[in-house]
Amino acid sequence: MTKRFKDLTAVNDVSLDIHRGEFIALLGPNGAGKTTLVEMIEGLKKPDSGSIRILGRGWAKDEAFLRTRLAGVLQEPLFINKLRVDETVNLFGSFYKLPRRRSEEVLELVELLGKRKALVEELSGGQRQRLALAISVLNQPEVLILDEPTTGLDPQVRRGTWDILRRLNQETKSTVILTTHYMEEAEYLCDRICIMHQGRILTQGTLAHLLQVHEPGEIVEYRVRDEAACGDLTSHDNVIHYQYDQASSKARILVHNGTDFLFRLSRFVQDRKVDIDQIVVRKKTLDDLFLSIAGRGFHE
Ligand SMILES: Nc1ncnc2c1ncn2[C@@H]1O[C@H](COP(=O)(O)OP(=O)(O)OP(=O)(O)O)[C@@H](O)[C@H]1O
Repeated sequence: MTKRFKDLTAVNDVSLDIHRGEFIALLGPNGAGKTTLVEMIEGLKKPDSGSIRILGRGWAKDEAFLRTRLAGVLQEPLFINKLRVDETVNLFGSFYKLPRRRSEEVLELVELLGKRKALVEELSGGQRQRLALAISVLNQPEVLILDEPTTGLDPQVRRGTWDILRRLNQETKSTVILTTHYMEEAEYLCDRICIMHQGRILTQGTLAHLLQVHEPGEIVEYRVRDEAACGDLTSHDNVIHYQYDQASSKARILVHNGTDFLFRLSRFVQDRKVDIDQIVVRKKTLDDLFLSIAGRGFHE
């Protein structure tokens, strides 16, 4: 699918298959095109070219069918502030003619049963998000779309929401499509990760697959004031990629084998009396992956 806004191509020739029951992340920095893509999947925006099939149906002919099977949670859910939590869920439940029991079930699922008599305006940001989640799963949708469900939540509340989302996916067996800029969120929750950038899917797969396929190796980082003093240290078979940031005086080196590099580094430091500190050897993260394929850091 492709979607343009005047001369800006928000989603650029994206093709994606999502399997039943899969928990998939669309991960990308601000403006990558994630929301535009999920809004086309949700039938809220029409692609300029391309088409979408969900459960074998399309929006043009089968909107009524799809509306009952697909649910979405918006980035900033809107509620009637003067209604109580249980009244809000019951109201939405009445649209689907669901029994009150179902409202209790979903409130329990999102751990809001204790707040059922609170006014919606009394809820915290995280609790509002969980209320939106409860409403979205009321009718047991086969496809659930979550657009940045934890943006703006503090890390502890975010983790709590992750556990609820995980349980929800396991219990309901629904397909979940989640957009996020949090790498840890995609790592923690999702079976598959699609990394989006400038309207395109740069790469996709399980985390392990992505990290293995795109330049396997480890990262060595250290601080060195005089980069020139490091000379030939980085021109070795073991080194895949070398980067130096003047502002922080930090070298970041992608190597095949971190331990081997450390041996060379320590010998080098002793022989040449180069002043190096803050040495770290670590496994690659999604951010390193994004850096190597998009040519910049995720949060730059
Ligand atoms: N209605 C619109 N009119 C014009 N431009 C738009 C519109 N909606 C989105 N865009 C532009 O399309 C691009 C993709 O936006 P989109 O919201 O899909 O990205 P995103 O990955 O969801 O970003 P974020 O993480 O910030 O929500 C951006 O450059 C955005 O400014």
